[in-house]
Amino acid sequence: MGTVAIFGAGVMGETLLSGLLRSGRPADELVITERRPERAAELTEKYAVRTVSNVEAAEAADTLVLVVKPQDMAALLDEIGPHVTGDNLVVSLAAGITTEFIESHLPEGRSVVRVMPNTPALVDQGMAALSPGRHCLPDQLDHARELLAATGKVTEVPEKLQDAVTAISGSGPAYIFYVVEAMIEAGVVLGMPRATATELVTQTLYGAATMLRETGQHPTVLREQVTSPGGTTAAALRELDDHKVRAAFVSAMEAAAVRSRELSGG
Ligand SMILES: NC(=O)C1=CN([C@@H]2O[C@H](COP(=O)(O)OP(=O)(O)OC[C@H]3O[C@@H](n4cnc5c(N)ncnc54)[C@H](O)[C@@H]3O)[C@@H](O)[C@H]2O)C=CC1
Ligand SMILES: O=C(O)[C@@H]1CCC=N1
Repeated sequence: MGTVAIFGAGVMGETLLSGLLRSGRPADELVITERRPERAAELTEKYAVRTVSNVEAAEAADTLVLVVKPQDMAALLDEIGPHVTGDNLVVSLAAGITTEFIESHLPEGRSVVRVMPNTPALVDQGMAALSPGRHCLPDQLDHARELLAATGKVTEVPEKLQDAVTAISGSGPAYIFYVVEAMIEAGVVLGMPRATATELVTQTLYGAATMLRETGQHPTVLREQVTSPGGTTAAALRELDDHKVRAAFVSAMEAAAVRSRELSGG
């Protein structure tokens, strides 16, 4: 895989960096770039990786992983473009940014892969979906898959589905944390100490997610198993339906996908 350069070491950049190190990649095969000097110093201290300029990183790396915000992508590509060679692979983790956009800011014929990861990669339970650009060869796509597999599951999707992926698994952890916050607050309203409510909700979420993955049962079946006739769950679910929670999720995720599409205009 050669040297991997991570451009932009914020939340997602650090997540990938730490995952690659945990998976056994030597620190001397990694370099990072970071616009904020204090952040660069923090990560150099924590992970013993080299921080270099964007141009130095582009020249040193075989694989260039772009993890800046979508709004910062054009400027970064214009800076590093002249230094990206035909042997390099460019992997972008930015929401909304198309492979076509990236290719148009690089010399003709460069290999690009678009990826949508998520933050559970921090605990090696990430979900990443990748889509190859026009010039990406099969072994380069395998290479990107291997890179992301260091932090969780990887799948391939047609690029036209990447805005939907962003709305589902990219932003998804935030929806789950939001529901968890709400359930903890409700527990406190019911008189439960906050720490106990947090433990109950967290383990319930973990257990439910494990059931989904390990039983392979449809979520409707699993929900019905919990819902005794005339019981507590039916009373609760009726309230959720009355408050249109299901419809709210559809609208929310449509808004995320629309925003993802808008970001490519950046
Ligand atoms: N946070 C998340 O859950 C996810 C984020 N992403 C994508 O990852 C990308 C980064 O997101 P976050 O890490 O959340 O943002 P962030 O703001 O935490 O990190 C971006 C970093 O890039 C640095 N930066 C900006 N321009 C730079 C440049 N020209 N050279 C070097 N460093 C530069 C910033 O100083 C910052 O530290 C975004 O494109 C986002 O769409 C994708 C999936 C999930
Ligand atoms: O909120 C965002 O724009 C990024 C992309 C997916 C998750 N976080």
